[in-house]
Amino acid sequence: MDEQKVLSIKGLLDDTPEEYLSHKEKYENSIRKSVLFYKTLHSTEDENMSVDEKTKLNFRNIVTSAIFKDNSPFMLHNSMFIPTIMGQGTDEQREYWMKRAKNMEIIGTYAQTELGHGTFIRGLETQATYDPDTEEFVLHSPVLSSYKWWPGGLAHTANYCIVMARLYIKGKSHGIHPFMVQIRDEETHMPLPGIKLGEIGAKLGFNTVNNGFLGFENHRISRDRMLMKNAQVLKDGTFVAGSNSKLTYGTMVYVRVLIVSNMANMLAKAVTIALRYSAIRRQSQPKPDEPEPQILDYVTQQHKLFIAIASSHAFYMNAMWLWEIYYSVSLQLASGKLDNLPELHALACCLKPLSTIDATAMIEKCRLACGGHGYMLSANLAQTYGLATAAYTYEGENTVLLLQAARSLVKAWVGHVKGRPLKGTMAYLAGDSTVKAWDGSIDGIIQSFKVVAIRKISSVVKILQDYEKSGLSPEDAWNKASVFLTAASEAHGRAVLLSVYKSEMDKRAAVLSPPLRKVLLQLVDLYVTYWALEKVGDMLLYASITDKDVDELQRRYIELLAAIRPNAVGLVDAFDFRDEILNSTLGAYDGRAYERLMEEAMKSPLNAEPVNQTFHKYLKPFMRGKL
Ligand SMILES: CCCCCCCCCCCCCCCCC/C=C/C(=O)SCCNC(=O)CCNC(=O)[C@H](O)C(C)(C)COP(=O)(O)OP(=O)(O)OC[C@H]1O[C@@H](n2cnc3c(N)ncnc32)[C@H](O)[C@@H]1OP(=O)(O)O
Ligand SMILES: Cc1cc2nc3c(=O)[nH]c(=O)nc-3n(C[C@H](O)[C@H](O)[C@H](O)COP(=O)(O)OP(=O)(O)OC[C@H]3O[C@@H](n4cnc5c(N)ncnc54)[C@H](O)[C@@H]3O)c2cc1C
Repeated sequence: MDEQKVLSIKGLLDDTPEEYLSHKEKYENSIRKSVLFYKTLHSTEDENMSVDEKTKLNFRNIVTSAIFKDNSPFMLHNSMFIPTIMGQGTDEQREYWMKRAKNMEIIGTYAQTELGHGTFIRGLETQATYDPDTEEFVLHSPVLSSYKWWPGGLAHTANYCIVMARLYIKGKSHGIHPFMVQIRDEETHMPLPGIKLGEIGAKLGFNTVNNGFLGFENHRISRDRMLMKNAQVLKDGTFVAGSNSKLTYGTMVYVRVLIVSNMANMLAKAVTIALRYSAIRRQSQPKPDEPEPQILDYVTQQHKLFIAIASSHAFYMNAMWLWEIYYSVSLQLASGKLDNLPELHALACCLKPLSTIDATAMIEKCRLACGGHGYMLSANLAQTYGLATAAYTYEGENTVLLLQAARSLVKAWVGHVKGRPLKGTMAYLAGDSTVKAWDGSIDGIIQSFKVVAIRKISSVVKILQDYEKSGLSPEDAWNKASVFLTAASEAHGRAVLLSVYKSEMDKRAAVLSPPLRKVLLQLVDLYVTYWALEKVGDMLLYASITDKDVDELQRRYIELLAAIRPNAVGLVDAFDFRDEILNSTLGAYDGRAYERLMEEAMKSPLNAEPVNQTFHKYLKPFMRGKL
């Protein structure tokens, strides 16, 4: 997907900054741009594409979609509607619906969350009751809390959606399943009979994604609208269960993996803006006889920003690694082999939370590092934060996902203690759980993070077992220990992030030029050293680090900042974001931040006239005591 082509689309870029549009105008402008974007770049993810091509297309989709400053009302069409048809439809259903969806003959979304339930999927209340007499499903929202609430594009954009609903046959519930539902007339776009649609209102971000609500009043759809790859309902109402009820959760796993690469992209954007601005901004005079220095020369500024570069690299390497696992497990699932699904689920439940937690915090730190101008919407740092922080919640709230990962870690550890072999990314749990002497090398520190994870997992299992021995139910024991269960998952996730970043970089290092290899490995070193210092408590507790070692680590960290400084601007330029995609007064390649800040300020409607009409209407009478 060629960004040059995207950016050459006439009218794609905004004349009036979105900040000065009304809520309604923002949406309408985003539809206008999305149509332009798709007409020019009608990119489809071909099923025959290689893993690499699919991943690049996903990644570039994310990058390119960034030009909307917010996200597009088409976002769910691409990121969930199409993947659900691919993953949950029969061959016949895929054949029919994929053609229509890829050609943008229809626009879809993914409606799972309800006003009353988001996390607890098994608590969803939207009903799909099978009527064998008419071979139809009757969709119904029995109470207000069962209204679908949040789906992107649902309010005024999509005319179809995947509805995740509870299947009832002859009064018996058969769990949550996906249904393809037309919600608007294809000609008039009016909501179909028995369907209530609307927008949920203004939000912290995502204000052009058109998140909506959807309620059903006994709306009928034909039997062939249930996506039946993983479970079927026969004409007579016989239910045929799938090999694993969690296969219907497959789209969420896909998006969680997509989010890790999206965080790499979001963070890269934010640090490009903040670092370029830090290179042109001069402030204060530490040395009386010298000019004001670039703020990038303050080591505290380097501390705020360089970790964001390294983290974006780390998330990208982990995302590409995870995509490989996702695609290989998807191929295995297609042939009925399910045994690697739990590991993929657990990995996604670790890496999606950690990448969103770190990216959100570091994007905010990039904004804070830019002083007052970072607070301007024209800097596009606040909006980037708004988009990133949403990912903490959507696609599985982070706490909930870390607890899901903890389920797998506890099961793996208990099995290991009983002599069952560990495999894949949890194999290290069988390793040495002590560090006899601190090893400050990159590999030594990564090994220490693995020991921290082993010790946290084993100790929280002991807490669980002690609670259960004391008579607590497993559920109450689990809840009581949940803070340390999430801590154990985070430690596992940290160990994975670090070791995959290092190993993936090592794989690539062999083909890099020596100067480039040196700089990129400095970032790996910075990332590992930063996290060892951030988690120094764990290192003291479990990795035999001494105060002398900590002192050495601190000095190494400072030297790494100094070593990276000469290449810092080059490292963000290497993310290769065009100005139109950065969409930022502070981050433009030419460094003309002040001129751009002024240019954007003059676009404020308030600057169209020197005296606002409220002076004569209110202020003057008020100041003359006449109000
Ligand atoms: C014009 C330009 C446009 C271009 C756009 C380009 C694209 C841009 C891309 C941008 C990046 C992507 C953005 C996408 C935006 C998405 C917007 C948001 C969408 C949503 O939020 S959709 C709704 C998401 N909702 C959730 O994720 C809900 C979270 N809850 C759950 O997943 C489950 O409830 C649960 C997992 C927490 C619990 O489930 P349940 O109660 O059923 O299960 P148990 O906890 O009892 O566990 C039982 C066993 O099942 C296993 N399990 C659970 N889940 C899974 C799974 N998914 N896969 C496999 N196995 C699973 C557990 O591990 C348990 O196993 P065990 O062996 O018994 O332990
Ligand atoms: C910007 C955005 C876009 C979205 N887009 C879509 C979409 O397109 N389609 C769609 O279907 N949904 C969408 N969602 C909804 C999203 O999936 C849900 O918000 C998310 O799953 C969390 O559910 P909830 O909001 O109901 O919070 P709840 O599930 O009510 O959780 C609230 C809080 O309770 C705590 N909590 C809940 N359960 C547990 C637990 N088991 N253990 C410990 N603590 C717990 C957590 O602190 C959690 O933050 C979107 C959400 C956002 C913010």
